[in-house]
Amino acid sequence: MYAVPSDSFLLYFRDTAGQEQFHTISTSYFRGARGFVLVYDITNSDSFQGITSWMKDIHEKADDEVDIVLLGNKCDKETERVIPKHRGEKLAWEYGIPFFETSATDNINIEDAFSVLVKEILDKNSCILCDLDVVDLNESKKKRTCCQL
Ligand SMILES: Nc1nc2c(ncn2[C@@H]2O[C@H](COP(=O)(O)OP(=O)(O)OP(=O)(O)O)[C@@H](O)[C@H]2O)c(=O)[nH]1
Repeated sequence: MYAVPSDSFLLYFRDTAGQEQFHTISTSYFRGARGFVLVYDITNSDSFQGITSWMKDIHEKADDEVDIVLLGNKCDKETERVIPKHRGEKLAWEYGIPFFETSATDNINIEDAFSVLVKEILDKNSCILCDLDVVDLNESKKKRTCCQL
């Protein structure tokens, strides 16, 4: 059993894990998600082109008002870069979403990118925990309300 501390919350991240190659991503994958991390590879122009299609999918299939962040990953591979940083910035600007160049390998901007996304989600969903039943091990079961956040 895992008891969630009363001042914390759980985040679930799901990776498409290559399913997109087989067109097996269902609408249910999008529904209920509060945010999306769209990642392209700065050394792979196909992955950059794919972002437009992902954005379309999100707008068609996800709930309204989801938060999205765009990442240009593998920025450690500067010599193999084919997508200039300004193209990522421009695309993100057009969509009105935050943009970071990241390196998962070198741990560049990963924490900042996820922090920005989570903050936006929490700012938008200030009542995100309203209906959660929280078990306080020191007290009897009680229901939290917005003003207790
Ligand atoms: N140099 C470098 N390599 C990376 C970086 N991120 C991922 N890789 C490498 O890129 C390859 C693919 O990484 P994955 O995380 O499997 O990429 P993915 O797009 O999630 O793949 P699927 O889950 O199969 O869709 C692996 O060999 C990683 O080690 C990065 O920031 N820099």
